[in-house]
Amino acid sequence: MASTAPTVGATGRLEYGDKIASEEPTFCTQAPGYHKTLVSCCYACLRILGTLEENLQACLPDGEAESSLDEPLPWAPAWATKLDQRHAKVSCPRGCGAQFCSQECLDRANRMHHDVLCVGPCTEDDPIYKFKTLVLERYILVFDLVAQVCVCLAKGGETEAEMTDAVPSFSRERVGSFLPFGEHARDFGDALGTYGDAMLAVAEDLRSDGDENPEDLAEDLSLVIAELFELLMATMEAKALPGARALRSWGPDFFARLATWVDVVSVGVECLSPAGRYVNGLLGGREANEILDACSRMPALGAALSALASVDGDDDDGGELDIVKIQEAHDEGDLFLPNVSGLVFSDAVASYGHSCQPSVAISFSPLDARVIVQANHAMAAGHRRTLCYRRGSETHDETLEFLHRNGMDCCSCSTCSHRAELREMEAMGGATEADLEALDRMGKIAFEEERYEDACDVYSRVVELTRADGSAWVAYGRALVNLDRWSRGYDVWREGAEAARVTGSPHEELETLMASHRYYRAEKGSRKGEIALWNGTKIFASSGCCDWAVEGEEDPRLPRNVRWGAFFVQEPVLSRPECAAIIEEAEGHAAERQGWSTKRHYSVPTTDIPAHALPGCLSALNRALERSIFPAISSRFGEDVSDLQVHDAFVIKYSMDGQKFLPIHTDQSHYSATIGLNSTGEYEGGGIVVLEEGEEEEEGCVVKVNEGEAFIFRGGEMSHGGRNIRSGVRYIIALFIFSHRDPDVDEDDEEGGQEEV
Ligand SMILES: O=C(O)CCC(=O)C(=O)O
Ligand SMILES: [Fe+2]
Repeated sequence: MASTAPTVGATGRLEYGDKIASEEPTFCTQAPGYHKTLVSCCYACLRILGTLEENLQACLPDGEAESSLDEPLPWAPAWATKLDQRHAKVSCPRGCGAQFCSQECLDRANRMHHDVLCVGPCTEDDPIYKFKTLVLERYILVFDLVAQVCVCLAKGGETEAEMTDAVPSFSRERVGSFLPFGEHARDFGDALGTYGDAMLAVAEDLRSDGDENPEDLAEDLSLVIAELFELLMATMEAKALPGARALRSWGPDFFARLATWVDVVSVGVECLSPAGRYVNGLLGGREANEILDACSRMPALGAALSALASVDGDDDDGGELDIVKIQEAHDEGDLFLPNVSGLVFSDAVASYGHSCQPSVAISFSPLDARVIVQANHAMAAGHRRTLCYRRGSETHDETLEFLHRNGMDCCSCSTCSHRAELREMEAMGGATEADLEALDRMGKIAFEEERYEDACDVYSRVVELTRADGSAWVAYGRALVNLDRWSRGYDVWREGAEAARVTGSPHEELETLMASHRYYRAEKGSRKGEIALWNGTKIFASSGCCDWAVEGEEDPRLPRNVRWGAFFVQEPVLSRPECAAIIEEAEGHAAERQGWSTKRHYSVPTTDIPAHALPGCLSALNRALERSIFPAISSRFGEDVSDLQVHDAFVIKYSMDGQKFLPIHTDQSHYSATIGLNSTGEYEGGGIVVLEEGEEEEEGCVVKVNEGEAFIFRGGEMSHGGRNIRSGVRYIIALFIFSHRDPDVDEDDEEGGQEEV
């Protein structure tokens, strides 16, 4: 694994998510927007221009420009201040319409490409005008970037070396090994579907002979590329760019390969615009009456909301502002929120190689106009930066095929070496006991790198070879659980525990797993439970499905946008004396041993004690599970009580001299619960913070769970964490619950299956 070795002299260690670098985009292009969704971004760095208010104002229909949004919007989120450090808008003086966030950006773009590619002074007959029209009208966006790269290369000088000075990630040899774009588009028909279709449409226009017979796709695409090449060359030759002659001699084939290279190494940008993000938060998180109130103080806000709700202009009744209706449309996903869409090319990022286990993840934030490079797994600082060139969900073998066809070597990542090693074993007639050590090593690496399919594969072979290897059974089950195959994982543990018992030496960890699962498993068969909702309604949960979920979604203690996956069981699930006894038991247990454990959860360590080590806690918890927690989950999420099983349960202590917070994460569970054990008055700060998709930690909603109360949420799906406490001590029980229901039943089917009782 030479390619993944840390560089010599590197110090320190990077953890998953650590920011390694932030790069300025070298080239970028924004997809053309539709009327109300146009977001003004800097032409050179894709930074969003204008304040939040201006962004929202732009959503108003033309005639309503008089309703102005020049006052600060209510509930403006923290990120909006980044927009307020207003970057002066500078327009291209040639009148092409491009806007820049600063004079420097305008100068840089001109220096690199814009003075050649600008359509400001052009007529419709100019080649560059035709080029831009083809590319932008037909949405073959990548060629807008390709043109920038080509002009920058051609300005660089006559020779390849001079060009590489201008765009350091460029190498004629490397680029030449990529497939021509036509074949690339054909290979990845789905991923590049829009390119494929758009280019076919262009090809049809270009085919002057009126031949309507569908040609070979790649041939059609080459026709388009040849046309684009000619138009761009004519532009560069007219400006006598020094490198134009070389590019001309490399021909349309090289141009087509360059397009593939640019497509593979550029970063796609697709996110809500500031106005979209604001409206999303507003409609999702606020009650209709609050919003209506704000709109009455600020009519332009209401006008903007109405405008977005009827983006196709089909709502012209001019009636009253109906926030509830707009919110419903939003909840249904029928609101078209303005977004920023485009492509960014960072020269630094373009020089990273491929790995199926990439060391970095790349994202682009149009608020900061930076390409962010983050560690994709824990590693030594100075580790070689690699990206995964795979797009979509093709298999590892398809990725290898893609690499091969594009002249890249099979990467030396561990998936590749893992598969190669297994193939070798197969070729020798299958794994034998002599391979156990190698298999164990491979399994450990697979786990470390979260390649659970590979881990499953390895450990299933190991337990076949040595049925008494308890740790292999544990690992096998864990790999399955990590793949969300809970039932199968549990069965594997049970099988392993039995296999170890047969040898006369039960395996400790498997026994513990069996014990905890036995304790927290609902009995098969019908089960009744009475539980109370926030509004005091009592319901009887016996069938697993009933109609109170709708009421449950109206819990005023939670913002609207988290109610889909979270709720409170309002009646306490544990009594005060039970809570106090559990704290005492946990502290007693800690005092007898070496204090609280911090090692039970690897990625998000909590200071905790497992519930099954505390007999009093365990029986109180089991009562609560049976009486209210399982029935509540069953009713709220349509689960069958007898499918529910606790996978882990532990008492957590947050204190000023111990653990103060828990970083944002998702749990290994279908459902998680936080049960408060002490009063929220006994600490400042604290609480569980729940995030909506795309929200930053500070934007999340903090939920305080009081003594005896249970807050239940879709822990495997909703990002959450433990908020910093500022004083006192906070005790909770955290519960991880999974459902044995068939994992192949998708959510839609379940919803469809729910009937009102
Ligand atoms: O502090 C809390 O309520 C959250 C605990 C949690 O998320 C966990 O233990 O996984
Ligand atoms: Fe959690």
